[in-house]
Amino acid sequence: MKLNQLTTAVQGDIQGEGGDALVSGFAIDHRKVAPGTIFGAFQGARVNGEDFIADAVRSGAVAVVARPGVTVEGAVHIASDEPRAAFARLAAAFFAPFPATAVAVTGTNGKTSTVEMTRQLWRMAGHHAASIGTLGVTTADERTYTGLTTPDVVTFLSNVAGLAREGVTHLAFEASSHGLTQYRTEGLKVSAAAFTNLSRDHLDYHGDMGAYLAAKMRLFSEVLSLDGTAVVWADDVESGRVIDLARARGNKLVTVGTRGSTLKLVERHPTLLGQGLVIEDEHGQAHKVQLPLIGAYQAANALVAAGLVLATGGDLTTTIANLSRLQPVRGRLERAAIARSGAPVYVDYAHTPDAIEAAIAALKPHAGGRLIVVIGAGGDRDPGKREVMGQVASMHADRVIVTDDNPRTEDPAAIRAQVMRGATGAIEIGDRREAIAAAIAEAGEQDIVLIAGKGHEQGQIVGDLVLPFDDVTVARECAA
Ligand SMILES: CC(=O)N[C@H]1[C@@H](OP(=O)(O)OP(=O)(O)OC[C@H]2O[C@@H](n3ccc(=O)[nH]c3=O)[C@H](O)[C@@H]2O)O[C@H](CO)[C@@H](O)[C@@H]1O[C@H](C)C(=O)N[C@@H](C)C(=O)N[C@H](CCC(=O)O)C(=O)O
Ligand SMILES: Nc1ncnc2c1ncn2[C@@H]1O[C@H](COP(=O)(O)OP(=O)(O)OP(=O)(O)O)[C@@H](O)[C@H]1O
Ligand SMILES: N[C@H](CCC[C@H](N)C(=O)O)C(=O)O
Ligand SMILES: [Mg+2]
Repeated sequence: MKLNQLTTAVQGDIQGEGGDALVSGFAIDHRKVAPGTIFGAFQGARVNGEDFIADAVRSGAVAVVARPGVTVEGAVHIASDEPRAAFARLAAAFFAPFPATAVAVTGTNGKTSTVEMTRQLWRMAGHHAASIGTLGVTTADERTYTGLTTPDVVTFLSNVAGLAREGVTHLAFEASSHGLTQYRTEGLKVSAAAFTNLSRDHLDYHGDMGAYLAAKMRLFSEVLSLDGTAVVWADDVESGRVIDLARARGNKLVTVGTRGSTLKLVERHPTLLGQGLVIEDEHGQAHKVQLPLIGAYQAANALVAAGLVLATGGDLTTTIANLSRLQPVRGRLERAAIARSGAPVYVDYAHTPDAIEAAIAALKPHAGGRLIVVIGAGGDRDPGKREVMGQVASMHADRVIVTDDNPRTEDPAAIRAQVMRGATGAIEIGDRREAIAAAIAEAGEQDIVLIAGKGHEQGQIVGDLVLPFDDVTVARECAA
């Protein structure tokens, strides 16, 4: 494809000759530039990509997307005040076509669970569906890990194009606040966008809750197609803001939850291996369904997923019935092992205060005795949430063990100390395996063990190393 065929896709102005150069690909890291590549030069959190423009041109870049005024010699300068957005639109024009139906989910918690459930519901309805998020690029028969919840723009758009070539017609992806801020998914038409909830996370990156919320709202104010549908979990404190935004913009609206009107949750009662729901549709018709997943939070995510399926043409009765066939989401209240005493051991991905509260609330009704929780907090992530995580755990669980999560480049003991400051009465065991073993060893027959924070993760990030570590495997080894 020629460069000037692509540049009609963006409003950025083209400076310099070379419009008829052949484009072979896209890169945002100069080390990945090959002859014919369009290079995106972005100011980043660690370094300034503009410092690598000359190197990129030497490696064969035919055009550089960068801010106006930046020096670009030997290649076309595609100037834009928002180079990340312009680059994404160009790349989307290059990588298209994409699956006809793409939906996005944002929110502090629930994104992975919701996109995975949406993929399952679409598949049950006979569609060739996929999801992209924390668990990777997932289709009916394989999963490829990308390392990010919302992959970088080139990885994302090239993978989405690859899915379309494989015949995928329905895609659900997680729109993280970082991904939205960095325009990682721009250029892909989003037919429906879902909001799950907003609570404290990622303030190390966004600075404050206002900026964090604004980043997420961009999904509804700019990314969602004008003829698309906003799907809102109506019971969150910020839900009203999303609903108002969608109405003001003229988007169709699907609301779910106890305060929802499309799918109104009128009754929820825990059962041995899940929960019974009564859902009222907008005609006042009640529908009963047995959800094979435990916890109010999974009922919430399942309703949002059902809302996304309805928003993209799904049949109401079929969609609600299919909720009873949902499979558990890896690392989200995953029943990992049974202790020798008979106590079940669950693994969950809770790594924010709100998530820890939700995971504990999910298990409490099933515990005849104590709920024993192992928690930790990630390094190089919002430090302010750590003490609150400790507070929430010690407030709602009967026994708390504070351990390491992914310390990354921080001092593990310092991270644990911050969590311990809030975790009244907790004990501290730095080594994660020892902490899990201690929790399982002390669990009695009526108790439940919850190992929180890492969920599906297959490694523990310490400095630059990723040490093999899977909570489920370790729990099974400790329970054996
Ligand atoms: C803080 C953050 O979001 N960083 C992401 C961001 O990096 P950045 O734009 O700040 O880039 P940088 O590292 O400062 O470099 C600036 C630019 O120079 C380029 N570069 C850099 C070095 C070089 O030698 N040559 C070169 O061209 C880089 O490719 C980049 O475009 O863009 C990169 C490319 O897309 C991402 O890999 C990187 O993710 C880092 C590794 C990361 O840890 N991100 C986490 C925080 C993240 O994104 N998490 C979210 C949230 C998960 C959730 O919802 O909880 C996620 O979506 O996963
Ligand atoms: N709807 C919800 N409300 C509150 N807590 C939730 C909800 N859904 C999930 N959680 C909690 O958050 C954890 C993470 O869930 P999930 O992975 O689905 O969220 P996510 O938004 O994808 O997270 P991340 O941003 O880290 O990728 C779960 O293990 C659970 O503890
Ligand atoms: N166990 C991980 C969970 C967060 C990972 C992801 N949501 C991110 O912020 O990159 C940690 O706390 O380090
Ligand atoms: Mg996720």
